Amino acid sequence: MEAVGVAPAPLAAPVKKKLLDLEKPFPAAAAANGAKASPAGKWAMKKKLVGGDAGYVLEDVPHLTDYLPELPTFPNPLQDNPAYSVVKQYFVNPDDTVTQKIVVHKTSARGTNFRRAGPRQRVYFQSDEVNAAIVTCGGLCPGLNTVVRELVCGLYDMYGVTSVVGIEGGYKGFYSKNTIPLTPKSVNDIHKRGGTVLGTSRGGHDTAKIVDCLQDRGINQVYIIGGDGTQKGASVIYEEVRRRGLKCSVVGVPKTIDNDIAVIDKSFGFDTAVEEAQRAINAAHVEAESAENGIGVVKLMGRNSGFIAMYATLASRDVDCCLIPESPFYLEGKGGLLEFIERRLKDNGHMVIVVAEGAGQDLIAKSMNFVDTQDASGNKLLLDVGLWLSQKIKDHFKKKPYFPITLKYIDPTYMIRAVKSNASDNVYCTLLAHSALHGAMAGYTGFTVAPVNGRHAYIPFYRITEKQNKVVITDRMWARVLCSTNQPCFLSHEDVDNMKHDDDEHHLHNTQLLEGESSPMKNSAKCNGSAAGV
Ligand SMILES: Nc1ncnc2c1ncn2[C@@H]1O[C@H](COP(=O)(O)OP(=O)(O)OP(=O)(O)O)[C@@H](O)[C@H]1O
Ligand SMILES: O=P(O)(O)OC[C@H]1O[C@](O)(CO)[C@@H](O)[C@@H]1O
Ligand SMILES: [Mg+2]
Repeated sequence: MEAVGVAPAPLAAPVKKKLLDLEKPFPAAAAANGAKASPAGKWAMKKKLVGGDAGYVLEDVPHLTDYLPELPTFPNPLQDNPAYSVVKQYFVNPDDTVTQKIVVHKTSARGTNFRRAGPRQRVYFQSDEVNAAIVTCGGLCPGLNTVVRELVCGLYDMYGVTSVVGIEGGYKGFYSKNTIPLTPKSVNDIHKRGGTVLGTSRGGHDTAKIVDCLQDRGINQVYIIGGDGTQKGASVIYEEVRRRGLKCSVVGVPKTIDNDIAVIDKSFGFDTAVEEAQRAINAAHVEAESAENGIGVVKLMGRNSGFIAMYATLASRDVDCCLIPESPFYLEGKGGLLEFIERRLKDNGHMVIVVAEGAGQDLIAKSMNFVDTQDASGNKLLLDVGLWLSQKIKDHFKKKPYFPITLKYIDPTYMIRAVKSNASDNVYCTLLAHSALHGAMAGYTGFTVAPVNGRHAYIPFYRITEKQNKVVITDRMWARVLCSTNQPCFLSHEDVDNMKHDDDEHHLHNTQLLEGESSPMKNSAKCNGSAAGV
């Protein structure tokens, strides 16, 4: 391949360039959660902000040439690939960016943009030079194997890369296990299985040892698939790689069943999990319908964010009450959950309650002697809200022998994330993998790839990790849930006002799954304990 020493094409006119803040350091993500940080210090991720007209800001991602300015480039081998040769404008225009805010007024500033993902005309790696590694970290999620498969096949088929290895068992696998060679043949049908063929783990992030491993093995592209914790880990790996001046692209692929990663449209596996949750809700409904005053309680995943519970509830229409971590509730007294259950049973003879595992944790902690415990990554271990709630309901009705109930508790939590990904998640995972490897081949580094408003983009790590995505209970989506279940919102007007303030902050920074419109809590008639319908 011919080598040409040029830096990536800069943003061209008509966007008026202004370097806003290139040297502003962003606090390093390391050191939290027991992770062992290396002395990245002053190399901590710097924001690369480029200003343009009408309030346009590009939050750019790092590039290998930021610290290795002499790197040569090569023509993208895709241009000789018969499958792609017919594609018109296959290569992404270097000026293309993806806007974070798509609902605008005519006077709105253009706001934050991210670099558009996709193949570039020139690449910074020759095919036979690439030594790629893939690792999966954190909890399971449908689609992990599909992402691994498509990274391997994409690197082989599109870029002629034949050296790809898997790191076994998450971050600690970098320094404690052997690597697994990955070929299109060895990964051919892994997408038909749940879990991850590479294995995964929590904890064990030791930045220096991980980067030593990259250096010793000559790994120059590393694909890190995992949730918010994993992306924080990837960020510090990038910083250390940069500090050592290594030609190694560090790429994050966001994974979380909880859909709690900020900025991105949604995470892969989420649709599959919501679909799988329907089976549990159906079962709970059948059981509840068939008994006198039958109650079905279903616990779903969602540590800090109730997206799975919210979407599973909306999809099912059999749910009478959905409880999520973002929306506090109480049991006893007027407007409480127990009063609502009693009324719904009197009206309908049965009911289904869906509860996200992170809901009501404060209430449970208050009702028992409890010491906070954490997993190996520093995540708080949750108390079993499903069991606790079921017991509270049973205790309540025990005091009313004239009101017999039958309660069935279904806990499918791990079942919804251990399944293989569905068809639409498979396609989504394929696009994510392709966007990731196009970015690495083009020399970008220190980024997470994901769709923002439907377009794949390269997002700097700090934007993904600075806060978690949560259900905004003053949004119309949550109002739809309240409308569909006709449950009380369990909040006072004062609570709502406080939350609206927090949510305004959230809207400045986040894109919601469907729409991010803040509504003036039009259904507040349902608050203060009144369960009036809408
Ligand atoms: N602040 C951090 N700095 C460096 N590494 C971290 C940090 N937080 C977490 N990690 C590492 O990232 C890996 C995964 O983290 P964690 O267990 O929190 O899961 P996750 O990626 O958030 O996925 P999920 O929560 O969706 O299962 C662990 O190996 C952990 O040590
Ligand atoms: O896999 P573990 O360690 O049991 O953790 C379970 C947690 O992982 C998740 O699936 C993803 O963060 C959460 O929904 C759940 O609380
Ligand atoms: Mg997490």
